[in-house]
Amino acid sequence: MEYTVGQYLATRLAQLGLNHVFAVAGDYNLTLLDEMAKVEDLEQVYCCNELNCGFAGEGYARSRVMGAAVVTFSVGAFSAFNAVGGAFAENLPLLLVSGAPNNNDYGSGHILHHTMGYSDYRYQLEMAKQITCEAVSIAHAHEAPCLIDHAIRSALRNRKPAYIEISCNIANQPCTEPGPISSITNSLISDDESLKAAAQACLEALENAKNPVMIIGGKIRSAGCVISKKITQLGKQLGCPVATMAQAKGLFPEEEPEYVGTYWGEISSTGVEELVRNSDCRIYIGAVFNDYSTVGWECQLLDDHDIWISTHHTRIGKKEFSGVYLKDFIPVLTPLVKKNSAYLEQFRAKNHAAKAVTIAEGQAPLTTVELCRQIQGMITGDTTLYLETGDSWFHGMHFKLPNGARVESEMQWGHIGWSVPSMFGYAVSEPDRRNIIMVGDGSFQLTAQEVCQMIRRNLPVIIILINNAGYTIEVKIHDGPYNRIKNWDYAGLIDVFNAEDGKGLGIKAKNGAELEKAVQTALAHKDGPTLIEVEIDAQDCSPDLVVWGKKVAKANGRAPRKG
Ligand SMILES: Cc1ncc(Cn2nnc(CCOP(=O)(O)OP(=O)(O)O)c2C)c(N)n1
Ligand SMILES: [Mg+2]
Repeated sequence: MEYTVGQYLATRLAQLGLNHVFAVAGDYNLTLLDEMAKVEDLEQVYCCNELNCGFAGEGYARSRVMGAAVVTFSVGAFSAFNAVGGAFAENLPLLLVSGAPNNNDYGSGHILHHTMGYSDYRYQLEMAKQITCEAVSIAHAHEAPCLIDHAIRSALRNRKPAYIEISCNIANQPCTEPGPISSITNSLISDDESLKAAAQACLEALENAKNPVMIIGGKIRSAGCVISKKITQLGKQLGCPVATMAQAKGLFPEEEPEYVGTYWGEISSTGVEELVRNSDCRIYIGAVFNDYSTVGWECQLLDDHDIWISTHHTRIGKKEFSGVYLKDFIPVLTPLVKKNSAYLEQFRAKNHAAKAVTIAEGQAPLTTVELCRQIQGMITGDTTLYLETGDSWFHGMHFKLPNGARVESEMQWGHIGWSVPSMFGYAVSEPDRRNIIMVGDGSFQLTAQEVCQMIRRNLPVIIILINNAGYTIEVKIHDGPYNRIKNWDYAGLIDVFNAEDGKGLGIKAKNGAELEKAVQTALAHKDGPTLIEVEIDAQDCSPDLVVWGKKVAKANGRAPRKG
């Protein structure tokens, strides 16, 4: 078979196990899309705009080895760049592909449409280099295979986005046939000597520890569920308490006896902040210490007794072991560690079990307590719950997850509106899971259009839309008139998106009884999304958000550094 550049790219993606690529048409990418469409098993899924397209690719990358989005030059790519920045911050391998000017125009002095209005078009590649681990420009067919392979390989190895731009007159030009995909998927291996030394140092640290505790952070999300399983084995082998940081909710099975809850400084699960503070050996795995995860820098930060195992390096006490990769280190360490469950038994003896939540009176105005009680009832082992930036983060930490349930969040980038398009991409990959989004009214207003694509593909996503009349998370950090928003008829929007043949459902719920009914309807509704608009008083929010908001405001308000 003769290959063109577009077919080469599409074949590589299909060889990696992608069955979908997200796209928004533009005259710089139409030939490329035509060529990619010739490759079996790689369906093109069209989005409303390029920001949502990028987030859909990011959501797909939460389920598959990678996600891919195809956009047009400048006017498309610039919007997608925000989602690419998010994928970089969240360590997700998203491939952004942009159509680009005809290669005859480079150096011609021509002014082209969809450009900045001058004749040097390299600005987009330069921008992409700042927000990806690799950015390449393809203006000649013979270079395409090597550059495409290099960009994809870099994204997979670094768990970061990559960028490819292809001149619009090159996409249909002949090029060589792709070889075995193993040349791309082969991952870097750890330095053997460092691996052994790191394991030895870790064992010594654990030997001397009375109260070790394992704390799992969000970086392991992108390392994939295989790693997650290996980390679970390590936790069980060690027998010590295991906590997850907010970004890592769901990355350790919560039904395991070692699991103690969320570690989030002052707003940790009951007893967990004290457990971590009093530990003499904290084993952080994939931890990210930022102003939000440390509650305004007031959390326990790394000290000389700690062990910090990240995806690409390991620090044990005062010693650094670079080139020791998480994927290699955990399986080496697990069989060597000795069980030390005394600290866990001490913790259990204090009995920190959460109090049962009483069912609200059915006609009473809906509260977040009743809302969360009912959402808890929806969570099964095949549920994926997306928590959007907002009060949803804080409520989400209190859900008890049955093994197999997943939680997705975007706590490093924190782009409001991420959840709807990212869930769209995730649900395209995992249509049979029980996919639920918990999203605030403010966030929803940024990317609501993508619900119409869920309708178009009959995806039974359940959207819990919290209408609390504005930006509550911002109110709790720092209030002002800018935190009020124009109200929408969110449930009514579904009729707009349905048009003549859609099967979306939009339901309003003002009290517990209406919510019960809406949840039953949503769970039974399989051929389209259900948006449940819940009306919540603007003052009703998670107590954790109130504490966290004050600390973040204090961190934001620090006096300027002298000098
Ligand atoms: C793209 C983007 N623009 C602005 C912000 C700042 N921001 N963070 N959270 C918010 C408000 C979120 O409000 P909602 O979604 O209604 O959430 P809650 O009311 O807190 O449940 C803003 C405006 C942001 N995080 N991302
Ligand atoms: Mg809100």
